[in-house]
Formats: sequence, C-alpha cells, structure tokens
Amino acid sequence: MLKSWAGKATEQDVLVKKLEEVSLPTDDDAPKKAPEPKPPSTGSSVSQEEDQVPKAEASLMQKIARSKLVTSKAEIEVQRQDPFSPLHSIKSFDDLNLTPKLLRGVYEMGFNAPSKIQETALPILLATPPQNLIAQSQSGTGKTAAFVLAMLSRVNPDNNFPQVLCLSPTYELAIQTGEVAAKMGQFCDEIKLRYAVRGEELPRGHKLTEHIIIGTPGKVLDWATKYRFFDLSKITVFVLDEADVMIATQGHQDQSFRIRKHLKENCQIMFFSATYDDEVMQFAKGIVPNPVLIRLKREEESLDNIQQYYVICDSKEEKYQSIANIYGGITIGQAIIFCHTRKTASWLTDSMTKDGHAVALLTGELSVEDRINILDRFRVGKEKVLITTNVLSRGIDVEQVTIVVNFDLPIDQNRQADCETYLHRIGRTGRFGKSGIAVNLCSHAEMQTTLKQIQDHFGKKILPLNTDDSDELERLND
Ligand SMILES: Nc1ncnc2c1ncn2[C@@H]1O[C@H](COP(=O)(O)OP(=O)(O)OP(=O)(O)O)[C@@H](O)[C@H]1O
Repeated sequence: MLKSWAGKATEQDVLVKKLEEVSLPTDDDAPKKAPEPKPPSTGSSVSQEEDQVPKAEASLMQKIARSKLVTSKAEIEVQRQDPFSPLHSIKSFDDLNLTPKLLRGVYEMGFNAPSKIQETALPILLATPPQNLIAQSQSGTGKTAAFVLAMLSRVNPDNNFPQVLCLSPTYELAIQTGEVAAKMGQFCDEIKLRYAVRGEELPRGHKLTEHIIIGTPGKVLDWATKYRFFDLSKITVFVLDEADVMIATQGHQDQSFRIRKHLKENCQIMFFSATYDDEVMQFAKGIVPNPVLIRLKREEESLDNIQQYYVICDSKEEKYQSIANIYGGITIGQAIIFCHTRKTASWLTDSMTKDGHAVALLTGELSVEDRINILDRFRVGKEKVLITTNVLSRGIDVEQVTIVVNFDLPIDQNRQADCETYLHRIGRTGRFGKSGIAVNLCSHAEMQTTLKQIQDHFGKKILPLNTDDSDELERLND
C-alpha cells in the first residue's frame, strides 16, 4: 500500500465527514477573496440573492458525487509544438510499459481501458524525453487518473526525497487527488506520499523523504522556500491541477508562478483544466514552456435530441400552474427544475410538497454531504422531481431525467442570456442518445430578449407550448 504520511483522513467517508466541519473553500493559506459585486437589482424574479457556489466547492462535489466516467462524444484535438515527436494513442493500459504493481493498481480500480483523454495524454506524459503538457477536458473524463498514473510511474523510489509535486487549489481537492494516488499505488509499497496542506506541521530543519508531495500553493511555497523542507530544484514532475479553480482562488496564481520559478528547466510540467478561457490560457502559458496541447473539442451536437419549448408566464404563480399542468399532462420519468435563487427554489418546493408531490430541494446552503445524499436519493428514484439552482448545472449524471424545466432562464452577471449554463442545464436530459424535453418558463419580455439570445446562439428553434392545452401536452409523449 502506498503510504500517505499526512496523518490525514484517507477514507472517503472520513473526508466527507470532515467536509461537514469545514466551510468551503477553506484553504486558509490562500488570501481571502473579496465577494464579487452583485449586479443591480431589476425587480424581476431573478433579483433576489443568486445561488452560486464557489468553483472549488462545485468541483469537489462533482468529484465525490460522480458515479462513473463521463462518456463524451467529442473528439480530442491535439496541437503539438514539435511535429516530429512521436505521438500515438494507446488502446490498453498494458501498452504503457507500467510496472506490474502499478498496472495491477490500475486494474484493481476497475479501469479496463483508458478513457479518451487518457488514451492521448498518457503516451505524452510517459514519453522519453519527458514532454510538457497542457490538457483540457470536461470534468469526469479521467484527467486525475491520467496525471496520477504519470506521477506514480515517474517516481524513482531509490531517491528518498520529493520528486513529484502536485498543486491543488484547496485542501479538500488535494486530499481527493491523494486518495486516487493511494488507490492506484496500493501495491507500490516503496512509493510514499505527503500532503502539504493546512494542519500539516513539521519541525524546523526537517527534511522530507517522501517521493510525492500533493498540496496547496501557499503551504508548498512555505515548505520549500521558507522552511526548506524539500528542494524544488529536485522536482522532476510538476502537476498543476484544476487550473480554472486555481485561478478563482485569489493568490494561487502568484504562488504557483513563484514555485514554478524554482523548478529546473528539464522538470516535466503538466497542466490540467476543465475549462479553457483566456485567463486559464494566460496562466498556462506562464507556467508551461513548449507544451503539447490536448483538448476535447467542444460538443456541438448536445442539443440535437432535445425538444425545446417555452411557456409564457408572467408571474411565479403562473409558472407554478404550468408545471402542475405539465406534471398532470405528460408521462415524466424524472424532472429537474432550475430556479435562479434559493428563495424561489424553496417556495416552489413548499408549493409542490403541499400539493402532494415528492420533490427534493438541492441548494448551495446545504453541506456537500447533504447535497450528495439528496442526489443519491434522486438517482435511485426516491423523488421524481429535483428542484435546484445553478449548484447543479453541470457535471452530474442522472440518466433517467427526461424533462428539464427552467423556472427562470439562466442569465449572467450582466443579465444577458447565459448560454453555457443553459447548455449544461438542459444537457442533464437527453443523455446517451435518449430524447429529452426542455421547457422554459418566461415572461413576454424575456421571450424577446433572453430566450431569443439563447435561440440565436444555438441556432435551434425553441417552440411555444400551451400548457393549458392537454392535447398539446399529450403530443409531447410521442
Ligand atoms: N479508464 C477508466 N476506466 C473507468 N473509470 C475511470 C477511468 N478513468 C477514470 N475513471 C473514473 O471516472 C471518474 C472520473 O475520473 P477523474 O476523476 O479522473 O476525472 P477528471 O477529469 O479528473 O474529473 P475532474 O475534472 O472532476 O477532476 C472517477 O470515478 C474515476 O475513478
């Protein structure tokens, strides 16, 4: 068993328990971020407090709640700086020349074949000479498993000092990565791991002997440069995980750059992110010289098997009536209803419960553990309807969902249509080639503005639906 010297919880249960005790994100070595300024209120139904959870918390929840690998129709796009370097994709973990113990760990985890990102990334990560990599693919596609495998296989256990360094944006995400490393390396007794996270203290003058360090930037920087517990110039593999979350945690960019400056030129650098906007790219470029760039191409076809409708409703009571009609008129597998604020979500939950429906409410004020319990109940069908906010807009698979209702249309901070969130929300239905229905409840004014922006963005017509007409509703069953 790979030894973790952190003295920290290494079991999922314990971790989840611990999460209850800390309010996230609690990475206390990161300077606190000032709250985002709230957009001015417009007096509409979306003017109450929005329900946004911090990126780190959302990412953690996805990691813990995910039941399996996310399958993606998107293709991998590879951009290489060096067109002559050998690059081939592998179809089996056996092709990677891993040590037998490591290979056993991989199979023990139930990984029969590499995922798409792993097929492409692993040959690059394990190539000789080592190549730098910037990889982007959506959450749940197997990035963590890919770089953890690379980290473990690059360790030289004869050298008893830190050689592999992995930076995570928060304590909890660092522990999650360590858990994967511990599982994958369960037969590699000789490899040792140490967490550099808050709560871990070492006596002055201590020299680390563990091979892998997984930690948060502030703590790692302190350990390496202030206390000299280990030598950054001896690091041969440097992994930066969750770059998009890292950027959202103030101070981490700067600390990561400072760590980076101490690394030797030949240190292999791997950079992973689920999203890839300009800020992430800037960050990546500052850290990774001459990288191979791989990314999952954007999925454009995701709306194809979803019938999209809108219903004109000028008050929340009218919206409620619409939902009641839909509920009475069509055969629903399971439904998710998205509201913009916790307040609306609670009101809707109370109203539906009073009318005798079994509904569940999932909002950001709940602990991560409670949210996961609610999702688990919904997954097994204990409730047919899940009412939620943007807390759940991305990343969670529930295969039985046949209808998604936007009680409020998704808008961004500038009160423009948030097309990405729309895609993620309605992408909760119609998964794996099944057809799904998305119903948007909106006012006349919103139909002409936000809904039109969404329609134009995706180039797909959103049709009117009269929920008072039972024949029309009946036709949705076809
Ligand atoms: N080759 C594989 N075969 C089967 N399951 C896999 C494979 N690779 C990863 N998984 C599983 O799929 C899930 C998602 O993998 P992983 O956490 O590596 O994804 P990720 O892209 O890092 O996600 P995130 O962006 O949330 O960190 C995990 O439960 C993991 O155990």
